[in-house]
Amino acid sequence: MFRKITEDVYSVGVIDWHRKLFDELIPLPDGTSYNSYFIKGGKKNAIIDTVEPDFEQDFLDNLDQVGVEKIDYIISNHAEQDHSGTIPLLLEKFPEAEVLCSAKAKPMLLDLLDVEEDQIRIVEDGETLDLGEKTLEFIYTPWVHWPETMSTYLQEENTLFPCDFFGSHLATSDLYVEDEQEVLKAAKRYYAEIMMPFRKIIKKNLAKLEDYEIEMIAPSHGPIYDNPDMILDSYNDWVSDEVKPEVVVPYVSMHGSTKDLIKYFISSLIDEGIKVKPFDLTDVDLGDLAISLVDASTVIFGSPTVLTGPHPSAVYAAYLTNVLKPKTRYASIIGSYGWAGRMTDKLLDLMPNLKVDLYDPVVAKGHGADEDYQEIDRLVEEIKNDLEKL
Ligand SMILES: Cc1cc2nc3c(=O)[nH]c(=O)nc-3n(C[C@H](O)[C@H](O)[C@H](O)COP(=O)(O)O)c2cc1C
Repeated sequence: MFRKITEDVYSVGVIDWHRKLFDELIPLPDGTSYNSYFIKGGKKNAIIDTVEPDFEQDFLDNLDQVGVEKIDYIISNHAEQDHSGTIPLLLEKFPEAEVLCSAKAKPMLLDLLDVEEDQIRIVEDGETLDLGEKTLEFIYTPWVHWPETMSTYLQEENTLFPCDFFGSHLATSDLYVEDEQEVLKAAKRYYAEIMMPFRKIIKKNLAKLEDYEIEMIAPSHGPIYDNPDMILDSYNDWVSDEVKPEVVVPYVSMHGSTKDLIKYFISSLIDEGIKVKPFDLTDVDLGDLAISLVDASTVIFGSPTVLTGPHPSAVYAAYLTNVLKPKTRYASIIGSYGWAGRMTDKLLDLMPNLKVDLYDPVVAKGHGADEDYQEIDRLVEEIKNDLEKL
């Protein structure tokens, strides 16, 4: 199966409808796709990115259906195997092809794939490639989400092929974005899980792309943006330093004490008109938690004390929050203990990346006394005061 995008530009990738997990970690509620693009120039042909090797036969069939007889260049925007993994097979089928990639990608491709050094040529930032009536320009866009990433720009058609940048894990038969809300949710999930840790450098990449007229963005996961403003505006919003007045509450409770404290906290926030997003960590889609961290001003963890520290589910959520580096400004902890422990210190030690103002935690002995509930009132008041300043 292939789809024609414009004259001599084809989508030749595959749709992975039923994949459930990416990186053996990230839930994929909507499957994904591995997009690849074939560009037929007047003199030379190029293919931009390949597909997950499990789908290599489908990919070769797609190229056959397009009638591809010659590939001169295989452009590898990103060395990760879901895009580069089928390069060795393509080189077998088209031995005359040359792999083009960024300076940092070349050693990575040599480490990750069964390819030879002389099959790969480094292209520089800003370098152009004349295919005959079609000119490709390579734009280094590092850290989306590996150090070597670049984007390829088809000058005559103002089309950007940015690989993972702007992508979404979304299996759909729509070649172009049709349901904007559906795609934005998937793209935000993708940003949260994959791109957010590199927010500051992504901001620079977005600024660099402002020099280009972009009429279409064709990423390597999810549908093509034929109205790119939608995703560019969203990315600019997500990477901005602005936060939204929202309180994210990842919590876990074994016997209900922390849960009761959290319930009181949540209803007090609602009484104050503050938006709150609770996540029960025993049954959480960590992607949903990650999405909520993209904009939220505040995160309050809830955990009992277990073997002197936080509950392991809270440890996992805190570790993940730390590595995702959200722009959250305020944080604290609500919890419970039986006799002694260092739950709050140990949980906070897991999150050195968070540049937050910390409210005094509220940790009750057992199910909590009146004073503990008054402490929650104090916490809600502090949150309210800070959110009013935003
Ligand atoms: C497996 C297990 C280990 C615990 N370890 C500690 C501990 O090291 N220190 C402590 O003060 N309490 C410990 N507790 C007691 C709990 O922290 C206490 O019962 C707390 O109120 C539970 O909160 P929850 O109802 O929100 O789960 C432990 C409880 C369990 C079940």
